[in-house]
Amino acid sequence: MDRIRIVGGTPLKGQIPIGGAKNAALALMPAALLTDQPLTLTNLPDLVDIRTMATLLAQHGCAVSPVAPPNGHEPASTLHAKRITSTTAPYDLVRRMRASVLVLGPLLARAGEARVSLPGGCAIGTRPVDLHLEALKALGAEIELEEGYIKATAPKGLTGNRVVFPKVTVGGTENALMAAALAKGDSLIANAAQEPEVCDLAHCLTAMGARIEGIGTSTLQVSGVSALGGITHRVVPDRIEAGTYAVAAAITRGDVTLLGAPNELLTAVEKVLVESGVEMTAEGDRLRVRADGAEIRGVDVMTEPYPGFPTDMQAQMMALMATASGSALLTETIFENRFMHVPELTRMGARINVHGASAIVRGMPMLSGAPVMATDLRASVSLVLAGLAARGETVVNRVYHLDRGYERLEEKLAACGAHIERLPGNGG
Ligand SMILES: CC(=O)N[C@H]1[C@@H](OP(=O)(O)OP(=O)(O)OC[C@H]2O[C@@H](n3ccc(=O)[nH]c3=O)[C@H](O)[C@@H]2O)O[C@H](CO)[C@@H](O)[C@@H]1O
Ligand SMILES: C=C(OP(=O)(O)O)C(=O)O
Repeated sequence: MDRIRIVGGTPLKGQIPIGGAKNAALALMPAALLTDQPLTLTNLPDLVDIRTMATLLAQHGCAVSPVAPPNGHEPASTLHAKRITSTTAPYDLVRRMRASVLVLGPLLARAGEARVSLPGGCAIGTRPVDLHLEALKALGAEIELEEGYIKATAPKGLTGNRVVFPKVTVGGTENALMAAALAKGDSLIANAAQEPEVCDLAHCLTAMGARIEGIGTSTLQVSGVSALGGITHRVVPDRIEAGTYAVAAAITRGDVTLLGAPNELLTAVEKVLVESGVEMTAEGDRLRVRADGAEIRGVDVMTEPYPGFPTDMQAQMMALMATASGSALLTETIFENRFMHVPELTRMGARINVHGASAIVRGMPMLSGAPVMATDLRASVSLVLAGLAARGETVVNRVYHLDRGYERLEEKLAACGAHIERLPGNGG
């Protein structure tokens, strides 16, 4: 297994291009199952998760062209599900990536049935899919759990209805939206997730012919249509990748310009960074992040559904706060077990105490490099960030987590002066 070796202490300076959002792409790709026409997605990131989704869609009969830049433009892929040849999403693929459960709504809507493995828990929490299932039941699906699989049928098709989520769920909203788009009649999705990735899916579905109102609010109104068509859609930029590199600039006290990162996607993260002493200047889709000469102060952070501070940035912000002057209280409200990076950051000298859902971080002037073990995607990148700021050498093991969500990470950081390299093999 590959490892990443970093020798820290160099302030990053330069430009970093931001790719398409993994979490938007993972919802947009299954939308291809809703139509017999081709769906072309541009600005598609080339990531392990995207390849896993492509493999899953191929299993359902959807032809997926390899991600390649058409005529020298942005990387793109065309997904064409002329016919659904299988409605089973097998355990082996679903266990690799929880977003696989997003084929459930589209398969049910298009083919009237789906058999999708239950995803199970993961490093950051139990992550049930009960709310996805309740939403689809409200739309008329009959659902049973059988031998670890969700067996869903809608022999007479789905019917529009009121879907009220008791808790905000990104994936649940996406599944409900895709199912409602082809259901008979009107649906109202209340307490819907408002994440930019959900909005991106809603915009794409609308361009495909779906009738959706309230995009960007917590109430989505969907008037079902009988068929959707093919289009070309550009995946929204990855606000988590952008936020991660903004923290990279801040933690190394550097000066980095993010390219293709509209700052309206970063509002909550930007607010915390600015409050901590980072200078952020937006010019079109360029965002300059300056912390050279800055004193970074501790800022309290609580994760919340969008537009609140994203849970997918909590680990990165914790690494930054570990180098701040003063203390910060970080509270995680979305996932029950998303502090797996704490013991590893502690190995690098960070002073962090966890009390239930909150972590008190007492900043210190300098972290020290150490061998560390990554446990999930954002925990892994928080260790890379800490390594960039630390004195001496850090080796991050289990790099495969990073490859799920960061395209050319070492290349992008090295271009700004970071001493970072991938060591192939035996990281354990
Ligand atoms: C591929 C993708 O887009 N992943 C993102 C998506 O994950 P995902 O869509 O899995 O996250 P959800 O918004 O659904 O989860 C939010 C909370 O609701 C709970 N829940 C969810 C569904 C359900 O049926 N029952 C239930 O109890 C979850 O366990 C969690 O505690 O949103 C999360 C929250 O912003 C992000 O961290 C993930 O990066
Ligand atoms: C938790 C994440 O992804 P997933 O929902 O695919 O596990 C993430 O992107 O940080």
